[in-house]
Amino acid sequence: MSSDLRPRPRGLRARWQAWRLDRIASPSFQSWAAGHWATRRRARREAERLHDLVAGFVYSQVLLACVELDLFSWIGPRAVSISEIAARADLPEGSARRLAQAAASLDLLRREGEGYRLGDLGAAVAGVPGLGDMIRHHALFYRDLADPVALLRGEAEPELAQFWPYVMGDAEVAAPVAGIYSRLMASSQALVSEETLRAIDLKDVRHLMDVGGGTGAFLRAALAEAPGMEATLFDLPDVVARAEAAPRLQVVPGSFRTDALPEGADAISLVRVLYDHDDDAVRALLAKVFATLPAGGRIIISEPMSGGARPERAGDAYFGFYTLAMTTGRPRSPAEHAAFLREAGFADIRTPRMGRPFITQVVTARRQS
Ligand SMILES: C[S@@+](CC[C@H](N)C(=O)[O-])C[C@H]1O[C@@H](n2cnc3c(N)ncnc32)[C@H](O)[C@@H]1O
Repeated sequence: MSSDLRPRPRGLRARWQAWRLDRIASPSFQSWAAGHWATRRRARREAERLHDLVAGFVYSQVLLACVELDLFSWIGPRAVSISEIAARADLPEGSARRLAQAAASLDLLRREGEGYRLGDLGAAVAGVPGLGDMIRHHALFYRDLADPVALLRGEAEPELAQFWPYVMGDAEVAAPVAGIYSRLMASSQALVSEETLRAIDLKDVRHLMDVGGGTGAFLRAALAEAPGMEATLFDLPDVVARAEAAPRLQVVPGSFRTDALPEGADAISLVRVLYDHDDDAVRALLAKVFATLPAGGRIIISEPMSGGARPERAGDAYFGFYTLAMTTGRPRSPAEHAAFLREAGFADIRTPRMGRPFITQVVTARRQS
């Protein structure tokens, strides 16, 4: 936007910001800052940050190629040659070198002499449960993001919405793809469960019900932590059909939209559920949870959240656009969750400090009477 079109800044703070932003946008200032000893380190850092933002989509596709070609499962600490990479990945040698160089620039591989070994980030990708599936399913999301403006205007028909069958609310669509998304949900849930269980204390919980609990990965982890506890898994019939049986775990198929929630739990968790739904559905679900819990019962919400007044990449950029492509839901900040909880009648609202907030954040509350 031309600076002539901008409203004139009023007040000292706004004028200072306007002056500062004009300097940053000025090619002659950029060139001066890049050369001056006092500013060049910062100027370089900022230029790299901008370049990474511009080129980030390419880096993600380099990662996807590595995952699709399964490089991180067989390239280990010993360097392998380009001809070996080319043969195992079924690529021409030139392409294998191009990919290996790109991956090495991103610390996915590490170049050693003429060969390549696993890099630190490549090792981490191989070690994070479910990350491979997550990266693979991004192929769809990537296509949906090709025209972000059309997506924002609601003029696109995003594929991601088809991937999550419950979004379409169509049992015919649900059955064939339910297996793929349940696997992705279950594997990615290991990290979410770990973070959630670190943030909450289940000592005083007798019976935990996980609503929209997928195939039960969170409950199995919770049961392992709380040996005396009972648990109920509640999710759509196609989804819970894939849940593995476990001691102290009962499985109840149903829809939280149309069915009553099973009775008997003194704590109810909603893990990565609310951000899939619009505000009316969230209000209705929280009201059902409130009505189902006994006095003193606890609700546990765990999902990626918006940064609110301090926007965050994971919550606001990634999940903001992810839910946009799903055509439903949005990430909410802990303060927004708290407001919905208060509206539903909950009190004693807590937001524990999280170790890795980009994986999940937690808000808990109690029904007091
Ligand atoms: C994003 S997944 C999260 C699954 C699991 N809690 C996790 O974190 O891996 C959302 C879950 O909500 C379930 N869900 C969506 N609509 C539902 C409904 N109307 N009734 C019950 N479950 C529903 C989906 O089937 C899905 O398992």
